[in-house]
Amino acid sequence: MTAVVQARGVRRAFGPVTVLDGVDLTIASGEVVALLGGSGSGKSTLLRILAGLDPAATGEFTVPRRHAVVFQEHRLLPWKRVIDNVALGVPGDRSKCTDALAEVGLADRARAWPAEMSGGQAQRVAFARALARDPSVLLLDEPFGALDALTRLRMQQLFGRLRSAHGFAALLVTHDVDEALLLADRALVLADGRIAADLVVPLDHPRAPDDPGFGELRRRLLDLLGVPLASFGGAHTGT
Ligand SMILES: Nc1ncnc2c1ncn2[C@@H]1O[C@H](COP(=O)(O)OP(=O)(O)OP(=O)(O)O)[C@@H](O)[C@H]1O
Repeated sequence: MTAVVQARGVRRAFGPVTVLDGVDLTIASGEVVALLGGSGSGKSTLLRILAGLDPAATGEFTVPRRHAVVFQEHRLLPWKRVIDNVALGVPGDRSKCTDALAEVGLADRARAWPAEMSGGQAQRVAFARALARDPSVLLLDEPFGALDALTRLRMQQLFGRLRSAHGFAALLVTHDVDEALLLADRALVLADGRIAADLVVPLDHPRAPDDPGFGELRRRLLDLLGVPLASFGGAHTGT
């Protein structure tokens, strides 16, 4: 196994509050790893550290230079056309940008302005900007979290296609258990500042929530997150 991302003993405190308390993490080449955990458990903090956006963190970590980050918000520059936003990742390589836009289904919108795009289209542009860098690893912070349910499903399917076409590795921060099980090879749970669980998702691609084994994995992952499925509804006492 060739590791593309490796972290050992990553720590980060904000004032007196320790958010990450010795995180160890390895992502193999081409592997998609989902990162889940309660709100405030430090998922975004860890992703920002790996992306090199938080110089105050301590510990050891290596992430290839050829990485790209996609956030929940598209973060497109409103004064640049779509194609010029994509080109931000690879200045001077126009054909890579055109190819990346075509791959996300937006070849005909190259000259549009970000304000003319829907939320889903803008997020596609953000993915095109990442893809144009030909990344060996994508760092994704809830990239589908702000989208409506149908658009999210389409984007998840797009991600699956891009992944098989490019073979990049990814760290996918998500709150969505099904999303983790649909897209990832492993699901990590961050709790108390550490990786508290590491669940392998041994399902073939393409996946669907009604695949055999999916329900059991969902149950296990929810258990690991401290939200057992049985807590929905509960026994009706009739009183
Ligand atoms: N710049 C900062 N200054 C102070 N505290 C911070 C800062 N960034 C994050 N935190 C704190 O660190 C903790 C972890 O935040 P983080 O955003 O990493 O959690 P998360 O798991 O991504 O949460 P969510 O799922 O709600 O997005 C929170 O308690 C947050 O308030």
